[in-house]
Amino acid sequence: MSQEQRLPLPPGRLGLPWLGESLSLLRSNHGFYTDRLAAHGPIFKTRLFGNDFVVFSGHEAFHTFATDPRIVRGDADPITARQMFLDSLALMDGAEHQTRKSVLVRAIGFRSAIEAYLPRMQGLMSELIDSWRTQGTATIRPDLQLFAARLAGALYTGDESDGAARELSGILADMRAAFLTIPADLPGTRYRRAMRGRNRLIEIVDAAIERHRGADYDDVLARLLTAAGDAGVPVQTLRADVRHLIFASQAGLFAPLTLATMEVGRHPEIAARARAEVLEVAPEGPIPMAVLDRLVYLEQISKEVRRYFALNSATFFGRLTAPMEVGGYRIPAGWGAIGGIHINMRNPDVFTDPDRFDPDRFEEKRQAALAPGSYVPHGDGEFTHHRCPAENLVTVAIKLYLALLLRETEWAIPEQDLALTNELFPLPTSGLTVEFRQLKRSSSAVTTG
Ligand code: HEM
Repeated sequence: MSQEQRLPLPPGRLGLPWLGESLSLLRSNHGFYTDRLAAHGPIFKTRLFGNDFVVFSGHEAFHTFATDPRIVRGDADPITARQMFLDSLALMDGAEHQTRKSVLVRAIGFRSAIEAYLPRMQGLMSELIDSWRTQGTATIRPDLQLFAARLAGALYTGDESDGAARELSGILADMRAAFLTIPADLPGTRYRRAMRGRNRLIEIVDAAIERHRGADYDDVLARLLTAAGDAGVPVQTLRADVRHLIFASQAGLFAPLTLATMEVGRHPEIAARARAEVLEVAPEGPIPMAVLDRLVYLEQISKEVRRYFALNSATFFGRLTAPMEVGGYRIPAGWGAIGGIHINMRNPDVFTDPDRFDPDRFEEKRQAALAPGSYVPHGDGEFTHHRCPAENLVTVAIKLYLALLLRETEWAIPEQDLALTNELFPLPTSGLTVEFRQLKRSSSAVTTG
């Protein structure tokens, strides 16, 4: 018997045949991982939707999950991900994945591309912040949700109308809900609604591609079409990745923006320091990339928001093509593998006092000292692999939003239910009601109510 065969399987429960622990995961998308971390440690086994899986957390194990070529993505995800992300590159491997990924990275990862989208992003953010300032008190989650759908209209579909934004926002909410329900496509179920939403998204993206053909847009879709042409990716294939981008681009923005508003509003000392930076570096006018680069403390806040809050509980799922040894355990070939994102970033061995919101952990020297696999809100490894292509875009969007908010307003978070919901991306139960007032330039504090 080889050394590897003598090692034990990871701790954990497989549960019932086929079903395993799937219902616990549907009941609490994040609680599933935190409960098992507490019971079994950072590497544990489980059974979900007919497959045995091992969850990888702890920076070394997470890095292995993200980079080891024995772990592939094809045929690994449960039915919900395969249906909601139909034909997306996230569910593929090898040359096809790499070519398609290079197209996405050109359109949303390149600095020059992000720079091109900044003016529209700033315009829509400013409109929203102005409306909050005028209202005085606003419940901001629904507003940010609609804003992010409108931005998706501006950057992908070419239709920024209120009707289009509302429709897209509804469709994407239905699709997100699919991940927390039994995937049975039956009349009257949430899953049926999600499937209808997915089908409507297919129509919307196909219509947007038609609208863009031969027209003069400078948006993400135009860049995707050019990059796909250059890389030899058929438009027929690109459609699936455009749908993935639209899905991710809405929740991937409104969730961190809601949480950033809440957390900065609850920490007057962080708000004061951030505002001083903004008033020095970007007191008024457009905020281009070169100015955003200088908003160093805002960048730290944007990173801490993504570490501290549970955005993604896990990566897309993988599958072992050969046996592996991880953290002193053996995992047989054919088993599934999952990167446990959020539990990985509350690891006290890596992040001291992990339950404290502290942007200074991303001060340059401290961040440089983090081992690979430690800070992984967007996955790990190279962008050419499965790491999220929008990491820089998200950083830029959070910084731009906070800069505009801090230089225009002061805000307070009144008493309300801030417990986080059980959603794919958990947010405050109240929807986050905020009291805004015009910033008086001589004052520098955000107050908490
Ligand atoms: C806070 C915001 C976001 C977070 C935390 C996040 C996180 C992630 C994570 C964890 C993955 C999976 C990595 C893996 O399976 O190994 C991923 C993949 C992906 N994300 Fe994001 N994301 C965010 C926003 C966005 C946005 C705004 C977009 C698009 C505009 C986007 C597009 C994608 C795509 C296309 C993939 C699949 C990449 C591949 O498989 O090669 N994400 N993201």
